[in-house]
Amino acid sequence: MSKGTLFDKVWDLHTVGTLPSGLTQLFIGLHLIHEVTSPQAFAMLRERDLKVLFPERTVATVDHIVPTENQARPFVDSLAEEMIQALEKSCQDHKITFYNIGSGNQGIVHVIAPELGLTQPGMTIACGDSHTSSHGAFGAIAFGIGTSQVRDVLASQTLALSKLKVRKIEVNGILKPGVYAKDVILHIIRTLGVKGGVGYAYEFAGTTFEQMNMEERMTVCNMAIEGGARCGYVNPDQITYDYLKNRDFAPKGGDWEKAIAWWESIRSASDAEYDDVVVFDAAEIPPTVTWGITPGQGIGVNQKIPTPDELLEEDRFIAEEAYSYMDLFPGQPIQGTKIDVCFIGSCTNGRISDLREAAKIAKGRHVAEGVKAFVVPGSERVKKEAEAEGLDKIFQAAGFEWREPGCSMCLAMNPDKLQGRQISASSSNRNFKGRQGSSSGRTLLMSPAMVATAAIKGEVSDVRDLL
Ligand SMILES: CC(C)[C@H](C(=O)O)[C@@H](O)C(=O)O
Ligand code: SF4
Repeated sequence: MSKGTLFDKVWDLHTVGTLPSGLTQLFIGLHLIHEVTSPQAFAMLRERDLKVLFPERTVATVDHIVPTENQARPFVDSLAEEMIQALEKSCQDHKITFYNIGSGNQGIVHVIAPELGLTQPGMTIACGDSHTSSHGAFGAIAFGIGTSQVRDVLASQTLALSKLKVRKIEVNGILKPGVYAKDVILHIIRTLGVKGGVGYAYEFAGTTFEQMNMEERMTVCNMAIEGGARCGYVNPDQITYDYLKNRDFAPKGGDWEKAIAWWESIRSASDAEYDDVVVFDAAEIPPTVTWGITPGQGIGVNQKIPTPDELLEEDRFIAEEAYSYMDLFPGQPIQGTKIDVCFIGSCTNGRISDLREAAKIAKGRHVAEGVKAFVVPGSERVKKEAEAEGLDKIFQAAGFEWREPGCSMCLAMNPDKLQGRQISASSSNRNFKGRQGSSSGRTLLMSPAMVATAAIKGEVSDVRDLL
């Protein structure tokens, strides 16, 4: 059993007690909600005539269903309109802060909470969304939960959970040019597998993560869940505190110094014990692209799609399914694969630093003939900041569309969808069959700079050629 890790400390500090089932009742400091997984939870509260116990600990926004072009109300899609109205009403009824469209603070839930300074070290955070692991970048223990657990948190501010094991994933050294945080996490998942993290919290440690800025750390923690881990985190440090200072909900005045002292105390001890330790060398991580139908089916951009005999026995079955669905063949180079749609956005890579990296590639160049390329900022704040820097102009001059914030084509619960067999280069986190809106659409995951490169070249290409 792990001992002395941030996970152990935060877990113990938030433990209310042990339930008869043997599960831990864990206090949840911050509950984030969005329009998809909350309506049923609120309905369950109403059925039992329960209140929201701590409305001030719940914060809402709308992201999945939001159209990124025409946001006029009522929405063209009546189901989307119904969902946003349900959330508006529930928040009003229960006095929950709701960052609605046009508030200046709306966006993908995992983008806005850190921006607002809601996400802080040492917190327990829950949200009815699998990518809640993103908040671990701040040294929080953040869980994605299901609708019935959303109900539990609304009603009791606690969750019934069993404790996780802790795996330290150490990456050391400096990333090569053209290699980004996205490549690091795709490389980790490719190596440890999409189920490798089941039963674990992932602690991301080592000099590579220590040098990353907060947005890069969020990209890594965001995809911990795609590696099977229930949550992922980085120990808080000066980079964390510098990011948080003066944000809307960050502690102020004398509370700030107190908070830092507490945040320092919950860092994993230097002699902490882990259930497992895995070590990577940053210099060995290439720009990475997925070729298949799980985020673990990744290869270096200069590599060939693996043949079954190059794979572990347990990975062969899903590889066969992937060759056939993707219409890509074992032994074929991934570079040169023609692309129809390029999507830059999502809670993985829709932040300002992601847009800056993509804009560096797009600047002075043009999207290839026949390619549809679009950029969707992760939040209203990201959009505003990008426009103040002129990134929108750079993208538009290069032939990219510039959209309103939302989840967009990450999962296409809105008008942004692939058509038919279209193949996309996407900065999002899931390449599952049909994920981007067409039941036969295909997705290649990569960093935003690699997506921009694919847009310019019209095919999967090495970002290092355009740096
Ligand atoms: C709609 C929501 C419940 C879902 C999730 O849990 O992750 C979505 O955000 C996703 O990325 O697939
Ligand atoms: S951007 Fe994608 S992964 Fe993130 S919350 Fe939205 S749908 Fe889920």
